[in-house]
Amino acid sequence: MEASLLSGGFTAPCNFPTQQNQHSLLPSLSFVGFPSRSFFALLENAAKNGALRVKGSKKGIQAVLGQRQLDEEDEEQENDSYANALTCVMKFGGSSVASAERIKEIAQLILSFPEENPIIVLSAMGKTTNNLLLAGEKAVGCGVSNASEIKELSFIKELHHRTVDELGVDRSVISEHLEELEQLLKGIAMMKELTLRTRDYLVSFGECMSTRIFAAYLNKIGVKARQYDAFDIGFITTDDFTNADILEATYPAVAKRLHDDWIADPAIPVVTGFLGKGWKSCAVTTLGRGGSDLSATTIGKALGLREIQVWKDVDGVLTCDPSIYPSAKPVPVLTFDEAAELAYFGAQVLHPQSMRPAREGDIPVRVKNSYNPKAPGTLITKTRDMTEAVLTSIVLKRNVTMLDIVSTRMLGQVGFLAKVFSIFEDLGISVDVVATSEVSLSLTLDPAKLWSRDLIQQELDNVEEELEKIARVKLLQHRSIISLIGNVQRSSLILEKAFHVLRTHDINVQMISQGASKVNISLIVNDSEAERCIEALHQTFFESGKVTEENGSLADDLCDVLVN
Ligand SMILES: Nc1ncnc2c1ncn2[C@@H]1O[C@H](COP(=O)(O)OP(=O)(O)O)[C@@H](O)[C@H]1O
Ligand SMILES: N[C@@H](CC(=O)OP(=O)(O)O)C(=O)O
Repeated sequence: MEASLLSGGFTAPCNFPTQQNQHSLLPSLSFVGFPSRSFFALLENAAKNGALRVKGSKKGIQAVLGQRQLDEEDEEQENDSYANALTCVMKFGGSSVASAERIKEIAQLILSFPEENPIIVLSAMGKTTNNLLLAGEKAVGCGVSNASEIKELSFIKELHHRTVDELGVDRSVISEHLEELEQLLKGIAMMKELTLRTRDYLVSFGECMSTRIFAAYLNKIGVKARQYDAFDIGFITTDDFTNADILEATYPAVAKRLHDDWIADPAIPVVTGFLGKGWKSCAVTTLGRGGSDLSATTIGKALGLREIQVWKDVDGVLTCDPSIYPSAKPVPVLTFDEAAELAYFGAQVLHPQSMRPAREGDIPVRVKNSYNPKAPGTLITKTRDMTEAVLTSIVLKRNVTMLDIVSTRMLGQVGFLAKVFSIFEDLGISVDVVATSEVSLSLTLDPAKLWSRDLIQQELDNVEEELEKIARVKLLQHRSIISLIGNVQRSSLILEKAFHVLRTHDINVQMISQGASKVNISLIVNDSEAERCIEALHQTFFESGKVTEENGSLADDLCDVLVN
C-alpha cells in the first residue's frame, strides 16, 4: 500500500506493511522530501531495534538518525561474522521442559554438543499455555475476589515453584512474574473481558518464566547463559493478536542484538519462543499455537546459522500422528515444501509457518526427540533424492466443514468463483481444500479460523446466508481431510493405491483435490471413517514393503471409484 505522510506541505510516501507486502517492511521503506515528526519517531524506534537500514534516497534521515547505510557488501560480511560466532538454534517444546528433571536432561543434552555455540529457544513448561488460557477464561466470570483461587493459577504457581526449588534456583527469578500474573487475572476479572491482546499478554508469562528458570539453572551449573524476551530483542510482528506474523524487520534486529551481545560477552542466549511485539501496538503478540518452532527458524535465518534443531517428544516427523496410529514410523528426510504442506494440513509436529524462514535462508531443520536423543530424527532440507520416494506422510484434520455450492445461474457465468471467494474473504474465513467444475464448487473450511478458536455455528450460518444469494448450498459437517504428502512425480501411483485401499475398505471419498504443487493430495471422508482410513492407507504405503507401479496396477479401481 502506498501511504503518504503530510508534514508542512512536504510529502513522504512510503511503503507500509499490509498482509500482502509485510515482508517489505522497513528495510525497503522509501521516501522523498522531508517526513513528519511522527514518521521520524517511527523510524527512530525501528533504528533503535537495529531494524532500519537506510538505502537509496534518504535526504535528511541519515543526519537525524545517525544511521549507517549498509550496502550489499556490508550485509554479506555481517552474515559471515554471525556464522563464525553462534552456530545453531536448539528449540525445546513444552514437553521437553515440563519438569525440573526434564530441564536437567535438556541442559546435559546441550552440553553434550561442546562443538556448538547454540541459541536456545524454549516454549512454556508442559501444559502451561493451556492453563494460562483456561485461567484467563475463568477470570472473566469469577469475580475479583475469587481470581487468586483459580485452579489453573495454583497449578502454574505450584509447578514453577517446585521446579525452581528442585533445580536449586532462587525463587526470585520468577516471583515477580507470578505476582504480576495474579494481578493480571484480577484485572481480567474486574473488566469481565479477555481481549485477544490481553490473551497474548497473559500467555506470554509461560515462556517468560521457563526461559528465566532455564537460564538461571545453566548459570547455576557454571554454564554462562543470558535470558531474552523475544519482544525486547526485535521480534517485530503484525498486530494480529493470537496469530501474529513475523515481519521482515525482525531478521536484522534479532541478528544484531544476539550477535553483538555474544561478541561483547559470550553467554548462551535463552530466548522465549512464541512471542513477538506488534509493530503498531508495541504490545506482546503470539505467533499462533506451537509458534516456538517459527521463533527458532526465524533466528536461524536471521543469523544465517548452520542448522536449526527442533526437539520434540517424538522421533522426528513420522509417517502419521502417532496418537492416531501408533505404528507410525520416522521419516528420515523431507523437503521444506513437504514439511510445510504437512504442517499446514494439520500435523501438529511443526508450526505451519515455521518452514518459511528456513526455506528462505536455506538452513537445514533437524527434528529430534529430546526423550531419545540417539534417534536420528528427521532432516528437512531444500531438496532430497526422490527416486525411491512415493508417499511421505499421511495427515488427518478432523471436524472439518464441507460446502457444496452450485451456481443458480447459467453455465459459463463469469465471476462466479470470484463472488464465492469474496464472501469468504469478507467473513474472514479461510478455505482449505477446493474442487471446482464449471457451475459447482466443493470446498472445506478451516475448523480453526484462528488457531485458537473453532469456527462457530453463527459464522457458518452467515456463510450459508450469503452464499444462498448466488447459489444452492449444502453444508456438510463432521468431515475429515486426509492429506497424502508425497512425491510430485508419483501422484498417479499414490492415487491408484489409495483408491484401491479405500474401495477395499468400502470407504467413500466425498471430494478429492490435488494442489498445483502436487505434493499434497487431499481426500475428504466422514469423520467416523477417518481412523479406519488412515490405518488402511498406512498399512499399504508404509508396512507392506516397497510401493511400486509393478505390484498391482489398479487403474480400473480408481476409475470405478471416480465414476461412482
Ligand atoms: N506426522 C507427525 N509426526 C510426529 N508427530 C506428530 C505428527 N503429527 C502430529 N504429531 C504430534 O505432534 C506432537 C509433537 O509436537 P508438539 O506437541 O508441538 O511438540 P513440542 O511441544 O515438544 O514442540 C507429537 O507428540 C505428536 O502427537
Ligand atoms: N507454548 C506455546 C508455544 C509452543 O510452541 O509450544 P510447543 O512448542 O510446546 O508446541 C503453545 O503451547 O502453543
